[in-house]
Amino acid sequence: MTSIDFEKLYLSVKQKDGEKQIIKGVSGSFLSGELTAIMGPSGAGKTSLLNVLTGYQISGIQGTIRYGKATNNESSSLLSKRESCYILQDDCLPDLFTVQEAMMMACNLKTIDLFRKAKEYLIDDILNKLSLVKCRNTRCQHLSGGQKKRVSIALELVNNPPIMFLDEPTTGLDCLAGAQCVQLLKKLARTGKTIICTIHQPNARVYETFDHIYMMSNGKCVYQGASTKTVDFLAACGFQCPLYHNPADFIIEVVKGDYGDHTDLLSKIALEEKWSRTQSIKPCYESDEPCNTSLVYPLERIDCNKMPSEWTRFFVLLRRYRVQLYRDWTISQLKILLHLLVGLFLGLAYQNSGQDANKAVSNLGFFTVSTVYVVYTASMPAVLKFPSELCILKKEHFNNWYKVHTYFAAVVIFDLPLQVVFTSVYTITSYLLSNQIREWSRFGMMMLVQLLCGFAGSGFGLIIGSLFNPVNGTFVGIICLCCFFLFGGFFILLGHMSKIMYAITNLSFIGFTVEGTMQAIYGYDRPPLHCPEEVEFCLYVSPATLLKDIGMDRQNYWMDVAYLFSVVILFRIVAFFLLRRKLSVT
Ligand SMILES: Nc1ncnc2c1ncn2[C@@H]1O[C@H](COP(=O)(O)OP(=O)(O)OP(=O)(O)O)[C@@H](O)[C@H]1O
Repeated sequence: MTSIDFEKLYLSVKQKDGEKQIIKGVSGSFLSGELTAIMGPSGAGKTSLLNVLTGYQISGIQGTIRYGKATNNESSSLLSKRESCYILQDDCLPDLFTVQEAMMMACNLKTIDLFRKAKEYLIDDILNKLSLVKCRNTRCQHLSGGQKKRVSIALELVNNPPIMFLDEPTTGLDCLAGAQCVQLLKKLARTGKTIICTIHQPNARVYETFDHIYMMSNGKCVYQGASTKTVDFLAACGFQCPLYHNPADFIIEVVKGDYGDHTDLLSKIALEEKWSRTQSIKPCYESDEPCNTSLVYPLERIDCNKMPSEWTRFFVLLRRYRVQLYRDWTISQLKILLHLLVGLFLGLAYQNSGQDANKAVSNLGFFTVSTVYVVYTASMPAVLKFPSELCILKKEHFNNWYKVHTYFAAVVIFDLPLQVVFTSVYTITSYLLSNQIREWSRFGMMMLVQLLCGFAGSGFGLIIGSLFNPVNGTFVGIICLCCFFLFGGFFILLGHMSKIMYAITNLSFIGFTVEGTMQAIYGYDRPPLHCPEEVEFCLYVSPATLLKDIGMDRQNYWMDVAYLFSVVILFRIVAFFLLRRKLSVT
């Protein structure tokens, strides 16, 4: 059984005007089998203490934390991370999945050595215990607030963590749902777990449900002991709780300073032994209390230290994306339809420009617009990818569902076939309608650079998405893409630039894409273009002349491909490290 002890714990953060102390030397112990509430007025330091105990905050801390027998050295932090879970205030659930599916996914990501049937038993058991059986086939997006909170708890229960931290689990719930949630946590605590949650002013019934209260004020502990002893404690400090007054409200009023600032007096008296607990509560299976063994039985077999391999998790995440793809028609069917329509529209706009010598410059415009389109449609969804998943990602990553590289690999691998499909639908349609040259080798070469450009675009989007929120990301992303477009070789011909500006174009992967495309279509000794009879003179009958005039006459198609390939890899490496930095604890 794992309890938590902490001694002389300090937390300071750096500010412009020096250091600010948020937690000021608090000590305490939270025992297994007990439900503990960290309480206090707003700004007292409840969330900060929880962040320190969970390992969500690691900088600026002094003092000792012991999980079970270990201290907060490296091994204990591993112990606490694997053996604990942190349920944040926001319920970040996979909206498109039913409760049953979300539970099965959590099982697949967090438990090992269980056959499918055993996982189903386990899920039944947890859903039963948390009164979620009726909504097991409801999608998470349609659950009520109280159900969402219980599903958040259920998802973390599958690997049986001995320590559970919850940040304000009753916020947003009505009185009844809040009381049920706390009752449920108490039942879970009685199975031998250490459950600690922060809570705002609970009503008298809910307050009494807690075994242990850890009251904070201004970063200090002003009471730690049984909820039932609060009134006596306050009386010993000289504050008589009025009859029929909620003790939780009264103690908050006192520590908030409604009767003067008595923080130091309270924290001194709170140190007296008689207010702290005298004996720990035994788990239900060791005591005479009724115990719902149905939950204890399968869960106790699960060893939270045994995790599936990252490979297994990678495939589970891929499956999750595949299901999301089927269910969200806006990321699959709608996009394919739009790519087809835009391909039709642009193909018709540039009709016959592929073979017509008189329309050769328009054809350069067509390939530039196509490149812009491919980059834009690949990068913008990626800009929103991490921000839209950040809530779930943070929760799952912190609770050790998977490592960042596993998640990132799943995102990248899943994106590849999608990019191929989207780019192909647009490119093939517009290529045929604009009557480009019918040669498989040229078509293949053009497709290759366009695909690499799409991959580079989505990598660029991932970088922007891991640096900025959606609003700023969209703004910054578009500005950067505009700069890339400017140096694409169409808006200003490469030969018309100064040497310095020409050197800068080497930073634009769009420039390399347009160059590679033009090489594929007009290079490699393409025969002369057809000049229509009604036109008096065609300047660009010779494809070589066209390439020379636009400054793309070097036969360096494979150099362009190599460059684009390097950009694809580089952008993804940069995006990975930025995402890892974003998810690292502070
Ligand atoms: N990174 C930070 N930089 C500066 N001050 C901070 C930082 N984090 C927390 N604080 C301050 O520390 C104090 C405690 O914050 P904390 O969020 O722990 O309070 P709380 O008790 O959880 O409040 P609430 O109930 O309103 O959520 C607050 O005054 C807050 O402004």
